[in-house]
Parts: sequence; C-alpha cells; structure tokens
Amino acid sequence: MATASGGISEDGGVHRAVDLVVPVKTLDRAKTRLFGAADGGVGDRHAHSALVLALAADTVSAATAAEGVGRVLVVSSDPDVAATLGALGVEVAPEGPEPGLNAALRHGARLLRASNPDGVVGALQADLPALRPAELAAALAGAAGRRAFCPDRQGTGTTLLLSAPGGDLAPRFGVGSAQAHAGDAVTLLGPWPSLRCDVDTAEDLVMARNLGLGRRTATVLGVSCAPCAS
Ligand SMILES: Nc1nc2c(ncn2[C@@H]2O[C@H](COP(=O)(O)OP(=O)(O)OP(=O)(O)O)[C@@H](O)[C@H]2O)c(=O)[nH]1
Ligand SMILES: C=C(OP(=O)(O)O)C(=O)O
Repeated sequence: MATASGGISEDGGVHRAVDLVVPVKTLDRAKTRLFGAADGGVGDRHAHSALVLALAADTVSAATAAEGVGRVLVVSSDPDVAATLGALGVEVAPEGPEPGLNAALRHGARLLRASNPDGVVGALQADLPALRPAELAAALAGAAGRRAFCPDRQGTGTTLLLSAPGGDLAPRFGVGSAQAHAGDAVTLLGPWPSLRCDVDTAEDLVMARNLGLGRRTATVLGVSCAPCAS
C-alpha cells in the first residue's frame, strides 16, 4: 500500500513518497484515436466515454496501490471523472484557467507542491489500464531522487515524469515528448511493460490486453482480464 511518509531505502537513506498528478481530459473530447474501440467500430459516444473512464480508473487504482506513492491528484474538469475517480479515494481538482495538458499538469503540481515543498512530484498519464503497482514502484525507486521520465513503449511519448526533489515539474508532454524530456531528465528504462503501455489506439489496446487489463477496462470491453492488473 502506498505510504505518505515514504520509507527506508536499501542503502539506509530515507526516501519520501512521490505525489502524482493524473490528468484526465473531459470525456467527450478524450481519446479520439480510440473512437469505436469500445463497441466494435459502432462509435457510440457513451460507450467511448465509459472506456476512457475505465482506462483512467484502472490507472488510478494501480497508482494508489503502488509502494512509494503518496498523494494522487486527478486534474479534470469533467464531473463524471470527478465522481468516479473521487469514489476510488483520490483527490480531484478542476483544471486551472489555462487550457491544455501541460497547463493542467503545472496546475496539479502547484497544488501538490503547496504541502510538499521539498519532495518529488510527478505526472502519470491516465491511459495505462494494464499498470502493475510493482512496476510503477520500481520506476519511482529507479529515479532515486533525480528528475526522470519513463518513455512509452514506442519510445516517443512519456508515461511518467518525475521532478527532482523540490524541483519544478516542467512538463513537456505532446508529440515527441520523450525527446523533449530527455533534454534535462534521466530516462527510466526497466522491465516495466505495463508502465510503458499507454493506450492511444486500438493496437495499443491489444497490447494492454495481452499484458492483462485492469478489471474496469476489461468489464467495459466485455473481455477477461486474467491476470487482472488491478
Ligand atoms: N486535464 C487534462 N488532461 C488532458 C488534456 N489533454 C490530454 N489530457 C490527458 O493526458 C493524457 C494523455 O493524453 P493523450 O494520450 O494525448 O490523450 P487524448 O488527447 O485524450 O487523445 P487523442 O484525442 O487520441 O489525441 C490522458 O490521460 C488525457 O486524458 C487536457 O487538456 N486536460
Ligand atoms: C501527450 C502524450 O501522450 P500520447 O503520446 O499518448 O498522446 C505524450 O506522450 O507526451
């Protein structure tokens, strides 16, 4: 279970838990490349919204179960996202005045920083339905107090970005974000396929299904999740 106070690392140094921002777009605008994936190409918008919400719920559920994670703050202005993810026990804040993904992340990081001025804050994408808590925990430990990021499985995008302790999150998400983050952050690479498997397309969804989906995404798709991720 995640601890807010952190723990003792193998070398005896005290490490503190990482506070994470998870951004979620309003459901009617989100995951356009996945449109139709929830219902075999029919393209019903309710089915699509249910899939996007399930992806986020499985991600958040795995994140809260990961060792080394402290607060999880969802930044979203969608009331359905707020209700469903809030019911999982995480904090939810609406977006700030500035639109867009990086602005939402900066806003969330500022909120977390207020009570964690010296610690690590991070950004975790909300489309990781196969995420294993142990893989996220291993990546957090691998950062070892450095500004760091984990690239997606294609190596071009970013699934996780971590500040240095007390440092600015400075998110540069968007096309080619792995290259942008590599400019001033350590690249985290390890046996963490579930952390790298963000789901943007129907092909990504197949990859995530092969790893083992979380229960909510599997339910929406009407498939088995064994071995279920979360
Ligand atoms: N709060 C917030 N989250 C965002 C915003 N844009 C993207 N996100 C989230 O950031 C993560 C990564 O975004 P993308 O994978 O590009 O998702 P997307 O923009 O919904 O997908 P496409 O429409 O297919 O490009 C997902 O968890 C999105 O929900 C935004 O403007 N505000
Ligand atoms: C915004 C990003 O997500 P994606 O590539 O999944 O759209 C990113 O990786 O920077």
